[in-house]
Amino acid sequence: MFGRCACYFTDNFFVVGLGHVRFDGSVENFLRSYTTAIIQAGLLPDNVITTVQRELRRRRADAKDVDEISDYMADYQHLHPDLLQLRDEHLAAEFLDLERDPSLIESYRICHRDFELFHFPMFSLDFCDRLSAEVDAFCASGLARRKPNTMNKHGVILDELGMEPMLAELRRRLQPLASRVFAKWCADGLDSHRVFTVSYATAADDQQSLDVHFDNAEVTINAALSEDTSYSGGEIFFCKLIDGLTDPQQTTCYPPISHRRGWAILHRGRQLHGALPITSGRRLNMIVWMRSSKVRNQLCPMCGSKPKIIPRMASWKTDKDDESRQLLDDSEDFFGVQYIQSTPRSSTKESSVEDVKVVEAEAQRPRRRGKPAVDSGGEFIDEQFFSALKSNEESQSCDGADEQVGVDSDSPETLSGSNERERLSSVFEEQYFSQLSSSSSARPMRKSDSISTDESHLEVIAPSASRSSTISGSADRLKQPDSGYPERTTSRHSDKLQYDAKSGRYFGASEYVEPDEATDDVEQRKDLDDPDEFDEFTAKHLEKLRQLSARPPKEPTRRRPERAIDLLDKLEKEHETNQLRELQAKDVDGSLASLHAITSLIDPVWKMTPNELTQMMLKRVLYNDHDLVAFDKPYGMCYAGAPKDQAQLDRILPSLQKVVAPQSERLYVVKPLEKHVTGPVLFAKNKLLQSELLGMYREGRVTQVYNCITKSVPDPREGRIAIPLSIYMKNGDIKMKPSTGPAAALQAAAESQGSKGKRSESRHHCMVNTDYRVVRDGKMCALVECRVANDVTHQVRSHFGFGIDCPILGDAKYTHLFKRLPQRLPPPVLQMLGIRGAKSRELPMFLHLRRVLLPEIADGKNIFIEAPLPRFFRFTMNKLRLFIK
Ligand SMILES: O=C(O)CCC(=O)C(=O)O
Ligand SMILES: [Fe+2]
Repeated sequence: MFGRCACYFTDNFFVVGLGHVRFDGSVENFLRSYTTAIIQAGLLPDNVITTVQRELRRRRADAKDVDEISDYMADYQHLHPDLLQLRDEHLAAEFLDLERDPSLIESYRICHRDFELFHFPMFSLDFCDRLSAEVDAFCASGLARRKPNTMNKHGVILDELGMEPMLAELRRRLQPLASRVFAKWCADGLDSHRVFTVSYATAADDQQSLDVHFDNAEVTINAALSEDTSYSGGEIFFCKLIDGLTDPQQTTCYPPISHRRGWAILHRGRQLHGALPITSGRRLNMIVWMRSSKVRNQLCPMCGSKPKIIPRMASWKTDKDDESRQLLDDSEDFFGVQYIQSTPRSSTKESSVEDVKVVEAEAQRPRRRGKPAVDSGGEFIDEQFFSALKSNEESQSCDGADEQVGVDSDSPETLSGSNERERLSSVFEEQYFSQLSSSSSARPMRKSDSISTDESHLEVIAPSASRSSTISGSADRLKQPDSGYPERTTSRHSDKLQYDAKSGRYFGASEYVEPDEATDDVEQRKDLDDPDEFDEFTAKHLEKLRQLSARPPKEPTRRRPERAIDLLDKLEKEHETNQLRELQAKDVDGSLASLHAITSLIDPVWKMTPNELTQMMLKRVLYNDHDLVAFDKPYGMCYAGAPKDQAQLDRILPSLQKVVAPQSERLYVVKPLEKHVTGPVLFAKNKLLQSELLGMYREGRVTQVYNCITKSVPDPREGRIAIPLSIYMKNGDIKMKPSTGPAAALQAAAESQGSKGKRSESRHHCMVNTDYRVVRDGKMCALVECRVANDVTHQVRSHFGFGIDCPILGDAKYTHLFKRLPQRLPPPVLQMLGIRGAKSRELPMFLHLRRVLLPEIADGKNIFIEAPLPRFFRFTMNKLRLFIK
């Protein structure tokens, strides 16, 4: 029987771009804690509050949804009813061998000490097909379903498909394997689960990737259901563990792992991980979170405290004081929650009479009490244990929120969450790792460590390290667990929105407002169960905040501020006018005009309507034959994942396909390019060709030749950069850094700061080569030709910038290893370009995919595709005297 920690209603609300935040029910407190972070993330406070409140309502309404779902399920006709029971033919033959001899799991270990990962065959291919089809049929039925967690947009909770008994059996069969490799985390039994699917695809509405997070599970199984060749991208990657096992300075990520159909990856729930963006097709995986009540009864993994257990479906009655939240004693209010004696059905350890826990009776309605509950252990319900439970808190079990927790943003909650995690770590440390930490070189996380991020990767820093005062302030405030109230300070921030049209984001002015200007009459927080009342309450407080942040209060009778979208339009127009004025008034040295001469040669794709973009792309077809289409991608156009108002090729693909491939069902992407790289993007007109071509890319059989302008002349002028690269990621933003050589040494030195010079021992690499030669050099810069076979993300950029210290012109990201500072150009270069130093940050990046050679595909012939250098590129080459005559 499983309860839920009270933090489910206050903690770990996931907001895209911001990370996980805490919401104690008070909008006022929330805004005080997070306004700065929200604005820094380029979001609008109103929208964030709406998201968080929607999620809170979802969590509160959980029971009702379950009720509806259980009703609907009665109508659902299973496509493959045989899936409702686990049979040997559902499992891979190798898995059956593993069951016979769990020690064989060692042969599937793909780990280093810091990455305890196992990748092994688990399901039969037929099972993968059938389950995928069942999930699709269920989604297509339009029946109600719940989201598996806040980070997962399109998944299905498989218990809701009536698969609970099958999944409980699966969990039991996985237990010996999991116990063998993660004994401490499941030795006392993995007694509950959460099993769901994750689905990624490339359309705007689809989920395309998954941020770095840890799971609400002791042990996770991630099994691939889709055909490997039916999609590209979407690899899973792993970063450090976030408890006492690893050296907290260990920031390296394991190189991304491609999933294999029917194969599963077994990992610790607390091993940070995420999924890279998918670039074509659709990927469906089954995620099995397995939990041990013994482990989590010590500490709730989601809030890092001793769990305050409440029944899963309990209604809340709250009053002003957060602490006085009470469970209702009226059994009717324990909606769907009952108390049981575990598992009379089976003779496993779970059936022990002492194991009295709160039941997770998700599909149980009050009027159906007495029937067997659909709970995670296949147990029966028996209400008489209710009172036993209340008096026996120790025997309750907490399964926390059904959430993942990410540490991928600098949001205050991430920091405050990390404070909680420090506590969590130290308790884990004490309880489980005392021998380990003394016997191994791994240093358990210290109390002074907190998890944060720099611009490219996760790292652990001391809280005293210089961070934005507002953020750490918020974190401190959140450390007060009881009131959730910030201390009243003598001055406080008022964040005024300003809009930076270049980055397309809002930022805050962070002005201090004297206390008497601030709201002193703020109402004490209330917990409001009624959503309408809640909204009214929110609106009132938002209005107050708006009044506060009006600068200066010149118009006391000022009307309610415009909607965000109107404000955005207005600010954009103002910005354009200002820009023009600036250009005319301030262009004393002709710098702006020179820069404009370059940037005006770039097609303004970000301003174009989808129709205009389609027309433009139709003029840029480089190749259309043999079921292959190549377009010349312009600068600034993303393939996928662009904000709604920016150019994204993927969105106009259906209209392009109607013209270039009317006979085909759709275009299948083969080779996309990054937003700031120009050149051929390739599509196949059928799946077969797509998988053939993707196979050729994987095997390094496609030759690709890039042209770039480098900031200085590479030394030597010709050679092979064979430096392995490691991936670092934050908020879905990737940075590749060398794993060997001087840049890697610098990285290691930075990582070891604060850890008494100890450096990370583990290094995992992507082995990639870039062959290059200087085609032409001018006074300082060079035009370089590079040849790559594998083309790992950012390979050329990282190899030039960090590998041989010769960054690509305009590539600030790969100029400085740790920070994103503007590129400094030497005076002769600035002179040739006719710009001042400060303007160099506005230069575009000069990297162009010039040629692609696909060997022996069209009736055994080679296909050669060439894209001319873009106009802005040629113009700049000319200015830098790099033109090839
Ligand atoms: O998509 C994947 O491979 C990872 C999914 C995952 O980590 C999760 O849903 O918890
Ligand atoms: Fe996960």
